Amino acid sequence: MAAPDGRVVSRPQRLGQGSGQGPKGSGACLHPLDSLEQKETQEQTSGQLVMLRKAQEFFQTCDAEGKGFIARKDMQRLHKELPLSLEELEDVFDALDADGNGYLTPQEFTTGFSHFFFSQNNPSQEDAGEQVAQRHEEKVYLSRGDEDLGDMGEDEEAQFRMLMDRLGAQKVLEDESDVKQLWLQLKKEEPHLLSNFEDFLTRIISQLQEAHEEKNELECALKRKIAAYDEEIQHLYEEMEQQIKSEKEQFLLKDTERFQARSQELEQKLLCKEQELEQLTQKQKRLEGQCTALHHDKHETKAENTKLKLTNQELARELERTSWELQDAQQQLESLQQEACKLHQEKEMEVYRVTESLQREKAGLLKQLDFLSSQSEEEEEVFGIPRRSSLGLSGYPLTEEEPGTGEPGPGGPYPRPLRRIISVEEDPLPQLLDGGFEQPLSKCSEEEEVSDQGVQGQIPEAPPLKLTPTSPRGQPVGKEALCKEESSPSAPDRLFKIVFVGNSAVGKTSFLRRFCEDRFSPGMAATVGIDYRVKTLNVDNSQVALQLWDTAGQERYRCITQQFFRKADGVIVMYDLTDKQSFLSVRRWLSSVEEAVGDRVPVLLLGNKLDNEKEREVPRGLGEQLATENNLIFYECSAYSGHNTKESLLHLARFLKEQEDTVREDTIQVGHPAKKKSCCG
Ligand SMILES: Nc1nc2c(ncn2[C@@H]2O[C@H](COP(=O)(O)OP(=O)(O)OP(=O)(O)O)[C@@H](O)[C@H]2O)c(=O)[nH]1
Ligand SMILES: [Ca+2]
Ligand SMILES: [Mg+2]
Repeated sequence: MAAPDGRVVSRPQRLGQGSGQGPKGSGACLHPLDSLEQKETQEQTSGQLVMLRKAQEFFQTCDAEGKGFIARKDMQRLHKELPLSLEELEDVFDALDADGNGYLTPQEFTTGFSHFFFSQNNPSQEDAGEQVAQRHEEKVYLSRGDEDLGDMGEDEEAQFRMLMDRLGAQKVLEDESDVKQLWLQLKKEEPHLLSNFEDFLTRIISQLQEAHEEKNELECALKRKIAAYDEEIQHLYEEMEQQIKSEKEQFLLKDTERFQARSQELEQKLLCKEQELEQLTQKQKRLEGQCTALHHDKHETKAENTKLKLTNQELARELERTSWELQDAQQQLESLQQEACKLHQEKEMEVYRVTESLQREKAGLLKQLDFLSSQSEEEEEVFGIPRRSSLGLSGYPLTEEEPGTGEPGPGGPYPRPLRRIISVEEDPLPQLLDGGFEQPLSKCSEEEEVSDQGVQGQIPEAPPLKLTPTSPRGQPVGKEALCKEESSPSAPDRLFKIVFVGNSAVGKTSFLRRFCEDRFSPGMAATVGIDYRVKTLNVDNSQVALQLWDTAGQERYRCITQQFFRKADGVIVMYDLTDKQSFLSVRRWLSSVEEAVGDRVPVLLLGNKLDNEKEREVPRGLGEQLATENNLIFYECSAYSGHNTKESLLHLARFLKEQEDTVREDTIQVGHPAKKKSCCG
């Protein structure tokens, strides 16, 4: 507490109950006084107790603010209420302030009063209290120099005390001195007013008492209120604390829950991350494994590549070597082919030589012919073959008609031969090939032979031949017909064998005669067995000899005909366009050809007797269609008029020549097999 002089003073414990304590606080202050009282009980009377109470009351008056001590200022405030000057009050304060610290504690105050009282008086024990108060008051009033009070008699004093007791003024009046002075003054000067004054005092005091009680009641109510308020505050405080506590707990709980959830979540995440990590590790391991494998593979591949490169180099070397060898082989092949070509040509020449030798036999045979002619009549009966034509074999002229006329020759009809076996004709070619041939070509004539000694011209009485009667290709030779060629300037470059087939009487023999001799003989006898002619053509500036094999169309010779297909270079199938049946047979002929040689050889389809348009039974379209279907060369011709005879054979010869050229080229070009060329068109 800040003292007026600025010093800090600790307030006495007993008085520190607060200013709000009021009288209760003052009561507590009595404790030290109690001990004092106990000490003084033996030596002082009950008046002392009164004095102490007075001192206490006076202290409270001075300490209006309830500080628990009295400052010099508090004392000076009494100046208006007490009949003392400021100086006098100062003196009183100094006297009471035993330790001189500038303020008075209740103990100092009371002790001061006691000293003052006991040093001045020695009152009786009965009214000690009143004596103390009175002495004190007297001292105060004495300082004012009031001598009248000192004159007041003991009676008056007793009277006044009785009056005060009666009124109970002690309880309400703090200071009776003024009242006492006034009462004494009235009693002395205006005694008749005394009763009025007393009444007035009575009323005043009773009012004061009432006010006092009321004040006490209010104080009590206030205390109760304060207590209730305190209680309420306490309650509220407790409630608040409880609430805070619960909220705190809740918060903690929530916090814990949140923390737990968070930690669980984090744990979960951690677990996930760990798994991911594990997976990644595994993946990495796997990739590492793959990497290693790939690395290994790479090495292996490298090694293999090196190996392959080496192999490649080796192969390249080998290829080079092989290509060299191949070139060698090709060169060899070429030379071989050239040799083969030479051989072929030689063979061809040989054929002609054979033809020549046969030619030499002619003379002998002619002699035999003369000899045999005498027996012809008999033989006709034995071997005669009926001819479907009106002439038949019997009607067949032994002497040919003159070339180009188509009419019987001037020699008149010979006795009819049973069949034609050999018809030897001379061809200029042998002479060209070998200049040693004696007979001139112009003398060549055709004669009919009447011998029936087999289809291969085997004549029993024939003289032994110098040369073999078979052709160089090992095939039977029937009749050698060397067609008269229009003055061929050089030896043939190549030779092709062509087999002529078709039903009987379609005109095969007539066609060949027309082609070779440019003649037509009506009433030609049916061919027996097989016959052949040779004719050289100029095809694109090269001499091509055609060996034309004329077969018998009659059914009985089919097996012989079949043999000839095998070595044929080309085939001619003929039908008679005035004979439907002959056309229908074409398919059968074609299949025979195919059976023997496949589709290797070109086929020329000829529809003969175009001159006899009136009796046509096979339309041209049918023939064309058949040719297209079977990839054939097709012509309609006439042996009678010579129409298309040469053209058709030239076509075939050209085709054969070109085919052979192609084959040769292909053979030279190794690795490119020859293909069969389409012959039609
Ligand atoms: N109008 C006409 N008649 C022909 C023609 N060609 C042949 N002839 C006649 O038809 C008949 C048969 O002629 P050949 O030449 O013997 O018939 P082929 O096909 O040789 O008969 P085979 O030898 O039995 O197979 C003869 O009477 C010929 O005169 C022709 O172009 N026109
Ligand atoms: Ca003091
Ligand atoms: Mg014939």
